[in-house]
Amino acid sequence: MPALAAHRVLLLVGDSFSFRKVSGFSWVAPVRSSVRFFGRSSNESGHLTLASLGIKSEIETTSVNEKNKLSQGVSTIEVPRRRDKKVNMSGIKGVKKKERVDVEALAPFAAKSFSELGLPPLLIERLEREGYQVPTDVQAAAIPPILKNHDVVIQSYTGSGKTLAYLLPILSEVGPLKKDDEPRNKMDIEAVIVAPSRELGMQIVREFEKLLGPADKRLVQQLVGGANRSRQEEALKKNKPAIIVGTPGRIAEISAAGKLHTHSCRYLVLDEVDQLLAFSFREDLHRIIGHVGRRSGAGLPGANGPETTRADRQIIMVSATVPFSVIRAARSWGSDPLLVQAKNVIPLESVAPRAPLNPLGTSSDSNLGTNLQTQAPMSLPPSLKHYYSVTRIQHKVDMLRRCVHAVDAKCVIAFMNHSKKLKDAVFKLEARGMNAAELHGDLSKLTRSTILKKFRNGEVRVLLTNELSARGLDIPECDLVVNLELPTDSIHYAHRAGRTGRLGRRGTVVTICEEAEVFVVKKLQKQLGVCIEACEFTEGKLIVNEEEKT
Ligand SMILES: Nc1ncnc2c1ncn2[C@@H]1O[C@H](COP(=O)(O)OP(=O)(O)OP(=O)(O)O)[C@@H](O)[C@H]1O
Repeated sequence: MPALAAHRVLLLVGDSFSFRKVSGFSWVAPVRSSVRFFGRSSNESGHLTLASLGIKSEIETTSVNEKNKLSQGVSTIEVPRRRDKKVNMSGIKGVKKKERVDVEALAPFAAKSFSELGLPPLLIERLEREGYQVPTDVQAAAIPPILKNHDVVIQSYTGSGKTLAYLLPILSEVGPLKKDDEPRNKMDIEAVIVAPSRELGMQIVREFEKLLGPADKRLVQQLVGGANRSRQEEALKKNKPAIIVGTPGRIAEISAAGKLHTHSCRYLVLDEVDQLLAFSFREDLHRIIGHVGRRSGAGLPGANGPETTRADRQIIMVSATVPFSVIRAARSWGSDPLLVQAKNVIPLESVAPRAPLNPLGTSSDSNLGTNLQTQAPMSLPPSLKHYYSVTRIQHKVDMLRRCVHAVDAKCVIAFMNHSKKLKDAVFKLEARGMNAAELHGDLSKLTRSTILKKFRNGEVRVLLTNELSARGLDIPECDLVVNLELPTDSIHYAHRAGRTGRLGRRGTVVTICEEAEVFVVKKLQKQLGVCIEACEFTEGKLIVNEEEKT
C-alpha cells in the first residue's frame, strides 16, 4: 500500500473529478428519496428509454462489434440478460439472450424495506436481527439489478453501504439464507470477493459472518496476504467454503498453485476497483479475471478490447471513486454492465469520459459521447465539514494535538504519506499525553489487527497511518480525519476524508499544511466541489478564518 501511494504523483486534474452535492441525506429512511435513471423518463409504460437516459439513439447490444453503433429514432433499449442459470452460455459466440428491462424492475424508487428488493425471507430475518431495518439508497438501487444477473459498477459516496449492496444479492443465491433450497455442489466456490488490503478483506468477511451466523460462518474464507498460506490451503480443503474474500496476491498465488478451483464461480466482486487497477496489482488481477468463473479459460479479456466469448459469471465492481479507467475495464470484463449510483442506474455504454481524461489531455476515447455528468462522482458524504490550517512543518504534530482538543474528537485518523514518519508523530503525541498508535503495511498482520482493535474500542485516540487505511476501513465512531500531509490527489482526499461521517454521521476533516501548499488545498476544493475553510486553533477552539473566505 505505501508503494501505491508512492507511485502517485501530485496531479490534480485527469482522473480527478468534480463533485455533485447530494442534499437532504438521511440514512434513517434513505430509500424514500427516489432512485432515478439519468435524465427523465419519457415513456409512459415505464420502460427504460433512451430518452430517459438522455440519449437520442438506440444502443445495439446484439453484437460486440456493434456495441457503439448509434442509430436515430428508436426509443427502447433492451439490456441483455446477464446470465441464465439454467443455460450455460459460455462458449456460445455472439449469442446473447435479451430481456427487456423496465425502470420499475431495476430501480425500486420507493423501497421502504429490504423485502421490497426481492431478498429471501431468511436473509431479511437475519438483517433485522442484526439491526438493519431499511436499505440505503445505493442498496435499493444496486440489489435488484444484481439479482437480475447484471454486471454492475457500483459508485456512491464513502460510508453509504456499498458492501451490503453486493453482499446481500450474493447471499440470496449462495449459502443457507438463499432463495431456493437447491443443494450445493460442495466442490464449487460460488463467489470471489477481491479487496486491496487485508484489513478491508477481513472487514468484508466479518460482514458475511454476521449475517451467516456462527453455524455457517465457515462458508466464507479469507485468503489475505500476511497470514499463513498453508493454513489457508488446509482450511480450503477442510471447510469447502462457498465464498472467498481475499487480497489479489494471495488469491492469485493459491489459484496458481492449483489449490483454488474457481472456474465455475458465479460472482466476482472487485471492491475498491479503481485501486485494484493499479499497476502493482495488475498481474494478479489479470489471473483472477482470467480464471474466476471462466470454464475452460473461455473469454479471456483481449488486450485490444472486449472479449469475444463471454464467461458464465457475474462481475460487480465497487468504489466511491470511478475514474474512466474503471468504466473501460468494466466494459472489457463485463457484459453490457450497468453503472449503479445511489440515484441513477444507467447502461455503462452511455457513460463518456470527463475531458480531459488525464492531465495531459491525451484521451484515446475522444470519440465517445458527451454524457459527462454521469462521471460526477458523489464521493464524499454531504455531512462532512472540511477545514485547513497553516503551520510550519515542525509544528504540524502540535497543531494536530490542538485540533483534536478543539474539535473534542474521540476517535481520530491522521494521515501521512510515508510510514517512516509515523513513529515520530506518535512519540510526540504520547509525550503530550495523547494516546496514539501507528498503523502501516510494514507491521505484521497480528500487530495491525491488535492496533485496530484498540482503536475501535477507544484505547487509542489518534491513529497515525498512511494510505493503507484510506480505503474501505469502517470505524463508525471516527469523528475526525486529519491530513498531516497532503493527499496526492482528490481521489486520495475523498477516500481519506470518507473514514469519518459514515452513514450520515457528522464528521470533520482538517488538512494541516504549509503556506506554500495552500494552492493545492484550493485546487482540491475546486475539484471536489466542497468548501474547505481556513481555520485556526486558538484557546481550545476551532476558529474559522473569515478573511480567507473566497
Ligand atoms: N441498511 C443499513 N442500515 C444500517 N447500517 C448500514 C446499512 N448498510 C450499511 N450499514 C453500515 O454502514 C456502514 C458503512 O457501510 P460500508 O462500509 O458498506 O460503506 P461503503 O459505502 O462501502 O464505504 P467505503 O466507500 O468507505 O468503503 C457500515 O458500518 C455498515 O454496517
